[in-house]
Amino acid sequence: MGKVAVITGGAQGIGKGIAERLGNDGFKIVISDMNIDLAQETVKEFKEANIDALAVKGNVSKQDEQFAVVKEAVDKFGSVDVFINNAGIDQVEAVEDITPENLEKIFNVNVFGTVYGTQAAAKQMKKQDNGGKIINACSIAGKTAFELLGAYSATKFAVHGLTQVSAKELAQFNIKVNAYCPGIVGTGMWDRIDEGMVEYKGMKQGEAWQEQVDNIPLQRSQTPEDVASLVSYLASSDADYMTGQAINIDGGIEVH
Ligand SMILES: NC(=O)c1ccc[n+]([C@@H]2O[C@H](COP(=O)([O-])OP(=O)(O)OC[C@H]3O[C@@H](n4cnc5c(N)ncnc54)[C@H](O)[C@@H]3O)[C@@H](O)[C@H]2O)c1
Repeated sequence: MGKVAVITGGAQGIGKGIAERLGNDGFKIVISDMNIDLAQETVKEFKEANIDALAVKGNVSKQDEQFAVVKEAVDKFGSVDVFINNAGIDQVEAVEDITPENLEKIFNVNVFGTVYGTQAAAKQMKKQDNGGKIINACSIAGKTAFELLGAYSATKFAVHGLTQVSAKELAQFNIKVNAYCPGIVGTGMWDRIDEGMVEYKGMKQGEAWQEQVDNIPLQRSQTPEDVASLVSYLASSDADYMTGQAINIDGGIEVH
């Protein structure tokens, strides 16, 4: 049986790019997403391209749903070799304006979701002879905080910390835990961030996005495929001696 990768939030954006790349690398793909209609459309597209894939409805902020996703993956494909805690949400708000509801919502998805995904994946991987790999979506905002992205940055700093502690605790079971830190990627998330910044700063539509892109040393915005190439490496046996790392893939914006 081939190796199996679960990607949360894999219906679109970076997660979809990662799922497609790992599918082409030979993994069987399980896409878990709250948006099941879109996840099913993505799986249909993948199947047409000869990628063996399954869509499962899952809200990452619900612990039982994360365990159910892993069970469905094992029932269908026999194992979970790679689990990608990719699903995440954004919020544009000055620290002084963050509401308790928004704070709870973003921590529920970005932080609690990563904890629950790690728990579900680790439980399964500990039963497997060859362990597994857990890969978390961090961000350049998990290394240096961004103005108006206070709550978001705080969640990504948390994911950075969780990556390190999970790596230390799970190494004894041959489970490696690493993270990818993208920069400015043209997805639905950045459309929403641009919208929020336009509102806060009185900018024109697209101006906040352009301001960020103009500051990228490699002088272009990033694609999901750019991120997927790093994740492909982290998921492969070439990365068997790597754990606990949060790696920037951002065109040179962040250098630590
Ligand atoms: N876009 C960027 O520039 C950028 C940069 C750095 C890090 N990231 C991180 O990469 C990851 C993916 O970002 P993206 O830009 O592709 O986002 P996106 O908004 O384009 O896609 C996110 C996907 O996650 C799903 N999702 C949202 N909440 C969910 C939940 N509770 N349970 C299950 N699925 C859920 C959505 O339905 C969607 O399919 C996120 O963790 C994000 O923080 C993105």
